[in-house]
Amino acid sequence: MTPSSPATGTAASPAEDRAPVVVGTPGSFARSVLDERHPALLERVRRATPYPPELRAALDGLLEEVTEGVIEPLDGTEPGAGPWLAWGGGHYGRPWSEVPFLWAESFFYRKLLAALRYFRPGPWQGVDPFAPMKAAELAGGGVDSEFAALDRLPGDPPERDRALLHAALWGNRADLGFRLSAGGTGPGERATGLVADDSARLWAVLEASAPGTVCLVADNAGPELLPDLVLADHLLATGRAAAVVLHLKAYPYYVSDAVTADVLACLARTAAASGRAAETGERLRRALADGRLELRAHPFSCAPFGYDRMPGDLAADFASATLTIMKGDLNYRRLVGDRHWPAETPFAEATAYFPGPVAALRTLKSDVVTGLEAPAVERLEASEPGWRTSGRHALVQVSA
Ligand SMILES: O=P(O)(O)OC[C@H]1O[C@](O)(CO)[C@@H](O)[C@@H]1O
Repeated sequence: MTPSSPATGTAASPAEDRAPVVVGTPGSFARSVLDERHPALLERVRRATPYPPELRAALDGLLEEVTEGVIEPLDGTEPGAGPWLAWGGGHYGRPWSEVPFLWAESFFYRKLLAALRYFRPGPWQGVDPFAPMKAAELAGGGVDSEFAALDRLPGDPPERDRALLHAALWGNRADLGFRLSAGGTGPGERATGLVADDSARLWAVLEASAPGTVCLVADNAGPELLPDLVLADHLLATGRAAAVVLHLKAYPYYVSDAVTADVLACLARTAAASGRAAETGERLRRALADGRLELRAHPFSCAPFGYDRMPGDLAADFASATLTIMKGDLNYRRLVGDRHWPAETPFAEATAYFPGPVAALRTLKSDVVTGLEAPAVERLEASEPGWRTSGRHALVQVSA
């Protein structure tokens, strides 16, 4: 993969003064992810699968590196190490907390896969270390409730649109990374109301032209991917889209991010269900088989940069879509840039580079946010110090 510019994450940018790049400053949310979630994740991965001694030793080495060491490049013999050497430029040899947070997180996941020989020919090649956790989520009762809710969908079309959009939006709270925070209980009680709501605009963009292709950039597997797939089916069934391209991750990433196997697991789950869930699953299988639902896993999906550095072929994909829907917090960070934007910065300004109409459906789980009204920001700051990262709040934003 070659990003459109030789990105190191350290290049000066015009946004830098107004919106510094997020790094793991002491006391910050980013720092808590690096210091607490990453070590907790290593422990969870180690417990989930009986890896042999050499893989467990590699996990120990990574734990030591992230807790006490500095960033070490990938071994030169690691498949795909080349691009990371170029992208890592000034970061190797520095503490994990001192480099851009997005870069550090992405590289952590890449190093975890290297430790577990995910890319090396042999018995562990292609074994998703997060698969046991994803499977447990998909088997859980939460999914049965989602399926049951499908049988109670409102008949009124606008109400139905809203219900399915909100299911996909709030599905973003189903993120295994959250369970790794202190306490491990997941996001707090969901707030009523959205901090920004361009839903009407989203439907208007889809209805303004003849049915075309909608790009849906997925986030988490299981309980988030299911309502995303249901939304994709709804767009196809209502003629809002002639085709849906579902963008997935190229390899396991950020714990629960969806890869192709996770789509197939969701379809298998619907096949074992009844009622609307089973019918929807059947339509999705047909759509996959006849090409109206297409899967893509571009290598840039796991790159440590924002979409402003996406390569030309991916930009062309998004440019040809009637709308690109970005799901989740990480995609939001990559869309607007992982920066401390003033929260009132217009969403359209932060996404001005994007090659086509774009929407974000996201629950707030990191410091980055744009496009809010000043009184709303004041209210949230005064009443709820952790509002940016608690996962209680959500937004729908559109730039077209
Ligand atoms: O699954 P999502 O919604 O992309 O959220 C993942 C989130 O996890 C974190 O990386 C922290 O682990 C957030 O900063 C990030 O954006």
